[in-house]
Amino acid sequence: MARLERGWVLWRIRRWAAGCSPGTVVLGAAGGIGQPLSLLLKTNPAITELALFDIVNTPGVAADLSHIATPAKVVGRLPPNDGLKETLTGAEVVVIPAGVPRKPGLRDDLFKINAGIVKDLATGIATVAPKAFVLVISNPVNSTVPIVAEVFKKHGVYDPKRIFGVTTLDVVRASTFVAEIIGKPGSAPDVVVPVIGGHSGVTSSHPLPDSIAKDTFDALVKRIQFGGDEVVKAKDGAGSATLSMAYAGFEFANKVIRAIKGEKGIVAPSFVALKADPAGAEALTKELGAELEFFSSNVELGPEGVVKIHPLGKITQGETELVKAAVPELLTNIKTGTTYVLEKYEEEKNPKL
Ligand SMILES: NC(=O)C1=CN([C@@H]2O[C@H](COP(=O)(O)OP(=O)(O)OC[C@H]3O[C@@H](n4cnc5c(N)ncnc54)[C@H](O)[C@@H]3O)[C@@H](O)[C@H]2O)C=CC1
Ligand SMILES: O=C([O-])CC(=O)C(=O)O
Repeated sequence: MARLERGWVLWRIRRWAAGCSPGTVVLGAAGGIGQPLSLLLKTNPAITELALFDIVNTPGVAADLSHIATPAKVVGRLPPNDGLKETLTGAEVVVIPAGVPRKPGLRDDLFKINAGIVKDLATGIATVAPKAFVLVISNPVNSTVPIVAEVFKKHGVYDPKRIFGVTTLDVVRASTFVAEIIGKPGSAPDVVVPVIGGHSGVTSSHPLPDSIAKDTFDALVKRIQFGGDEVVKAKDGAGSATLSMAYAGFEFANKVIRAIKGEKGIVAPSFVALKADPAGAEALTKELGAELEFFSSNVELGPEGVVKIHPLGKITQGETELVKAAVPELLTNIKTGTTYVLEKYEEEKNPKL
């Protein structure tokens, strides 16, 4: 083990022995998702350090949360005076809900603004906390995760096991809607419906119970794939899903934290680099019949990140078609993210281009 790596592992062991939890950071903490997500993280007694960063309002959000009598010490920082650097120092789990939400229309519209925000934040993480687990919520997830990966590659600190696209809201929705259909509303946490593919429209496909009739199945698939539209429409120009996303982000972050602390057998769908588990990737690639750099499948989590990427396994004909439909769009989304960063780096090298 290299010296730096050994030092980092020892530092982590010492911190946990002293009762500290993995240092948890929210970037974009003053936003519609960021605030309720930070609140939920503050209620988790396993979290002892919670650092919040945004371009506005984080001192207020942190002061507010700090009055809640749970162990987490909360700090809120803004960009001046190296606020991002200070926030990220010692970070082990970084959740990113920073960025612009969708107005009625297409999710990909967000790309230009959010790509720049995510690239800058990823640069901060790669520089200050290169070993952190990065949980990307900012949309479009299928492109922002490749952006983070490219930035980490550029800084020579890329570890595909530690970068996650948060697709948990699809899982939360799928479980809720299926529980309703099978006549068990309220039992959603027990109804496990993994989401595979990616996050958005046809890129997310969902293995569903065989017992669901074809027409119900089709309507259900559409509702899960385009669940975000339902909320955007109802909010009528006031943004997209925030509260359910905060719940979903909290659920996924907790799984990551439990895995970091050594709990075994934690599995959750997430949009990850297939390089994180070459053996799993080989099986998945065969099933997909296409080479994708990133894909959302069930992922087993461990103290160093991705342990195993699960194959799709036995899926029905209908589900196979959904996966097939997801692949071309995923390829495009991934390329969009990667190309964005590579072009930006080219521009930085040759400012006249
Ligand atoms: N992955 C998923 O399933 C979902 C993703 N989203 C995405 O999450 C993102 C955030 O959504 P909302 O919270 O509703 O938006 P919001 O506008 O309410 O909050 C975003 C926050 O990011 C902050 N921000 C902007 N630039 C920043 C920077 N450079 N550094 C730090 N903070 C910065 C803003 O000041 C704001 O407080 C959007 O991109 C949205 O599309 C939303 C729902 C589901
Ligand atoms: O639809 C959006 O823009 C927000 C989102 O990703 C979702 O709700 O799934």
